[in-house]
Amino acid sequence: MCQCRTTQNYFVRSAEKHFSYTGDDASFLEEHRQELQDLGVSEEEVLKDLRRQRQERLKAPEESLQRVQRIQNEYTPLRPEVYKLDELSYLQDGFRQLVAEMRKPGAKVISGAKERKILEEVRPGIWTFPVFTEAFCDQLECELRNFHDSGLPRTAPNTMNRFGIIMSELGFCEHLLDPLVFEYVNVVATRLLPAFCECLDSYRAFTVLYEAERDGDKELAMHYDNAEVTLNINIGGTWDGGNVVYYGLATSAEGPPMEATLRRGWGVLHAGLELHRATPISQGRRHNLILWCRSSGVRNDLCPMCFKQPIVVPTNRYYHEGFTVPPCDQSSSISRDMSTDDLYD
Ligand SMILES: O=C(O)CCC(=O)C(=O)O
Ligand SMILES: [Fe+2]
Repeated sequence: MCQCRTTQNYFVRSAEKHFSYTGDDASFLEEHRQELQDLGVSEEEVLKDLRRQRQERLKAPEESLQRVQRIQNEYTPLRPEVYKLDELSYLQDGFRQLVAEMRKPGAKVISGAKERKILEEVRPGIWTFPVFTEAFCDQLECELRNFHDSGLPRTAPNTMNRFGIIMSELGFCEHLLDPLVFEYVNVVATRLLPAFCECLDSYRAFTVLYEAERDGDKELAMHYDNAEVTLNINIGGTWDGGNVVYYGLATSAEGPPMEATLRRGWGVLHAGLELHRATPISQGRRHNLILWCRSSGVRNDLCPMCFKQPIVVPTNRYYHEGFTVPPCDQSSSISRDMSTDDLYD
């Protein structure tokens, strides 16, 4: 991972804002005292939150490994078949056609797909298309609910969503998501967003779940993703409000904002650099699968989170961020799993 993961992009809920934090309280306060006062939030509360989050990030790779081991030993899948991609019954015809077409050269492929309504360009750089069948969404939701009800440990998929599941920890990668990303999404992403990705060679997959009732996540603050390209697929729910709004690239945000509403099984593909947020859900639930797709050819030169040459710190396969250059600083290795073979990340 890039060292910036332990120093930047901390989301502090009480301030509704992201901060950088190196573990040095004094210099943090020096920089932000006035801002915190203006926001009307307590310095001590914010620091407490930052210290906790920093510790969590430092321990995260090791804890992920421990969860994986427990899940492997103790969890019995309800729908074992959902862990293996069955192209004909899990992927919509439109998606398989789109990918088949996009393997062919020629500019007409994109306009042809638009005409056949299997591809929509919502705004330049934001595309939607069908991905999963209803049958697959049903099975996946059923399996994820079963895992949730098992009470086995899980963790928040990112700094802002408390609910949802990290797909690699359950074993969804090898036979389901690896082929989906490397054989299908890769074809579409390199064709539709060539300025942002080369070959997709790794990804982080997780679900997000918003629920108006109960203690669910309600919204998601503005951010960009740790990804070259993101595919966000709705896998279930009916809801009001709570859609994702896109604001343009973090490097050159230019309006107007654009809201995307997805049908079940449909995905929206956008650059990771696209600023976006989920507005508050007012009714029902929304359940999405997010694929943060990575392209080492791009990120090895520029970490998408700190916009600098990455300072690569070795970690384990559940926390790598898709870099393939050698570690910059061996001494800062974070909970490295010596038994895995991915030395670089
Ligand atoms: O709410 C959504 O569908 C978007 C989630 C998202 O942007 C993220 O997890 O990075
Ligand atoms: Fe996002």
